[in-house]
Amino acid sequence: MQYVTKHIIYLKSYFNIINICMIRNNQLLFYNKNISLNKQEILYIKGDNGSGKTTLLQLIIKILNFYEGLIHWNIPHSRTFFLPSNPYLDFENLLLLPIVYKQDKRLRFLINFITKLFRKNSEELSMGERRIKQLSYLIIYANPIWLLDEPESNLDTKNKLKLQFLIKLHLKNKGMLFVTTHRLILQNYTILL
Ligand SMILES: Nc1ncnc2c1ncn2[C@@H]1O[C@H](COP(=O)(O)OP(=O)(O)OP(=O)(O)O)[C@@H](O)[C@H]1O
Repeated sequence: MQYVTKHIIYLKSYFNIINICMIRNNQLLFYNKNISLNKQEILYIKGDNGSGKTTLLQLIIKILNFYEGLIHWNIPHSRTFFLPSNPYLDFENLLLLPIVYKQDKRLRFLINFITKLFRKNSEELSMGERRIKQLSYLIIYANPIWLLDEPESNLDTKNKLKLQFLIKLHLKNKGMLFVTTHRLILQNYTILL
C-alpha cells in the first residue's frame, strides 16, 4: 500500500525513476533507486569508478533497456542531447552550425570559438578542443533535456566556467540536466550509486 502511494507522488514530476535495479556482467550495480526531476533542475549522478553512472544515463535515454523498476517521463516526446564521456566520438552534420541560441550576447564568444574549431580537422584537435566541439552541440541544437557524461573532463578552468554559464542558461530556459560527475558544478539533486 505504501509502495503505491510513493508511485503517485513521484509521477507528478516530469521525470521519475522508481525502484530501479541494474545488474551488468553478473554484478549488481544499483538497487531500488528512486529519484524525480522537474524542469529547471539538475540531477547529479555520483559514485565511484565502475559504480554505474554511465549505465544509468544509458538507461535514461534508452540506449540500454534491461533493468528492473520504472523509468517514466511525463512529457510526451522531448528532444534530448547526450554527451558521451569519450571525447573521440564525433558528430556529423555540421551544416547546422548557424542555428544557434540568439537570445544572449554573452554566448557569442562561444560561437566564435566554435567556428574556429570547426575549421580544423578532427584529428588536429587536442582532447580539450574535442570536448568543446562536442559541447558546442548544446547550443547548436536547442534541446530541452541534456544528459552529460563527465562534461568537464579535459576542460581548463576557463572553459569549465563557460560550461557552468551554459548550464545556468539552459536551466533558465526551462531545461533539465542529468550529469555524471565527480565534482558538483551547481547545487541541486544528487543520486549516489
Ligand atoms: N558495454 C558493456 N558491457 C558489459 N558491461 C559493461 C559495459 N560497459 C560497462 N560495463 C560494466 O558496467 C559497470 C558500470 O560501468 P559504468 O561505465 O556505468 O560505470 P561508471 O560509474 O560510469 O564508471 P567511471 O566513473 O569509471 O566512468 C562496470 O563494472 C563495467 O565493467
